[in-house]
Amino acid sequence: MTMTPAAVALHGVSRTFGRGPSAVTAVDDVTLDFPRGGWTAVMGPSGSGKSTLLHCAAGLERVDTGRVLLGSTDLTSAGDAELTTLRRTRIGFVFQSFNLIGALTAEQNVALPLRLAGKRPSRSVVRATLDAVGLADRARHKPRELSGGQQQRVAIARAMVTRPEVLFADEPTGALDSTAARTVLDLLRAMADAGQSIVMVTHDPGAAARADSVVFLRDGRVVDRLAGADARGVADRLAAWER
Ligand SMILES: Nc1ncnc2c1ncn2[C@@H]1O[C@H](COP(=O)(O)OP(=O)(O)OP(=O)(O)O)[C@@H](O)[C@H]1O
Repeated sequence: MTMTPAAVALHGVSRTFGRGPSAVTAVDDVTLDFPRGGWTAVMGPSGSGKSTLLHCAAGLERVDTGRVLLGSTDLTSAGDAELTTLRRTRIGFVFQSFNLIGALTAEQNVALPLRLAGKRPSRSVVRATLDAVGLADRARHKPRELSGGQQQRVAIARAMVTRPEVLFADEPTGALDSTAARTVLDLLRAMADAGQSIVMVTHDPGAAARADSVVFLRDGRVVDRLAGADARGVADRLAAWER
């Protein structure tokens, strides 16, 4: 039997900031699979290492020890140039603060990763990607002319335009009101149902409950994993680990 590799796999990954007595081990010997075609939420108390883990898994941050595999590609042995290409072609990243370029329209923001990859963006591909997030009619709008939820959907379109293997999202609903958050979570759910691998850090049990499974971190270590829980179940488990 051939095993489908995980979308992303971490083997014994550690990342420490600083040295000496003030050193902080943000990620401490983590071994973890993010399944292909699944949506995984990462939760844990503030400072438990969620963002650092996400950055290491996405190749945005180097690890000190251990290995990170994107499919069967070892990110930890990739050189800087190779890693940059990998990030631009095989990984999508969405931030809490959207990080759109204010001077560019929605469609220009979405086209940007293609330009950075040295491709000539096709208008039909860009429009189809905006259409997929429900914003075909906002293509010519600048970010300041869009609501927060719309801006985040443009950011998701920008992350998806290269058809990445994995979409990483760091608190994608953290800056949104509950209605806008629901729109973004509905979009991520539809993407996961269509087979997109997604890894999302969140503080919100309601958001985590929309994922297929939830990984809990504490002090840089994976302490628990939950599948198919509702918001109440996620909140109860989180509270147990925060005690
Ligand atoms: N660049 C850095 N330099 C020094 N320390 C860092 C750096 N990045 C993170 N840390 C430390 O590593 C630990 C984990 O941080 P991280 O941001 O990964 O946690 P988090 O769980 O995402 O937190 P939060 O929920 O508050 O965003 C914290 O103690 C933090 O202060």
